[in-house]
Amino acid sequence: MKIVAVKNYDEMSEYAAHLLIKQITQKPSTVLGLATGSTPTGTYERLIQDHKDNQTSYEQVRTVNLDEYVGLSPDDPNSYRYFMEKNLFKHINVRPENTYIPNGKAESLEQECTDYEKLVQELGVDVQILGIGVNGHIGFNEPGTSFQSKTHIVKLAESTRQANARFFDSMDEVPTSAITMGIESILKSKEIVLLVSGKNKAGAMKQLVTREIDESFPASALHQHPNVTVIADSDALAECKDLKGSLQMV
Ligand SMILES: N[C@@H]1[C@@H](O)[C@H](O)[C@@H](COP(=O)(O)O)O[C@@H]1O
Repeated sequence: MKIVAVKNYDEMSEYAAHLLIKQITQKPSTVLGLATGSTPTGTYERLIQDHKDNQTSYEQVRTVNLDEYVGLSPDDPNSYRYFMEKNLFKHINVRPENTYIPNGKAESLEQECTDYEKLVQELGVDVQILGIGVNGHIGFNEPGTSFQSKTHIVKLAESTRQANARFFDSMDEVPTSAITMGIESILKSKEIVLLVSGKNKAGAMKQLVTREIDESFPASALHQHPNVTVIADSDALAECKDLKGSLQMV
């Protein structure tokens, strides 16, 4: 695991966008694994700006998202499909039929999970962008999720519902479950880029670098992957100061 220490959110976004643009330029048919949440939006803004300024093309790019809330339709402003359209897809020339996100309104959610897993494995993700939850979740894989998990339905931890409540009018509206790619599905991607920013992630960041690999801290599974870059800002690294010598910084 390589840790890139950057100053702040803007630098993190700049660094991540640069990695992605380089990847797409080298391989125009890249399969991008995408994430939602506040963390990657700055990266998406930079991809949009670069698309405008330099015409980086997404014509052949395919995207797969990590997760979606159960029960929200694609046009619900709180769905992750809506989020991706608004924050990225509609601003670049990616083909709508090449953007994949689990369907949280599927008639059979079990079938949706099976189909989505098959799709993700067939496509083969080149680079997966990840954020991290304060409890160490990746995607919506909450603490305790098996490292062998594939795409599945998950009951959201109360802490996760509370953390995400800021996007909803009231806590009652925050869905109680979601479909998420599993830990094993995520680890199959060729390269993983984890973005960590802000003081509220300092605890999670410290656990990531100090804890044993353990299912009670889902992000620790990333230590088992050969090509992970963590881009963390100084607020997120605040509790790692004493560890700096032992971290592999860039
Ligand atoms: N399912 C998403 C995760 O993919 C995301 O990484 C996490 C952190 O979100 P944020 O970036 O807003 O802190 O929140 C949600 O639960």
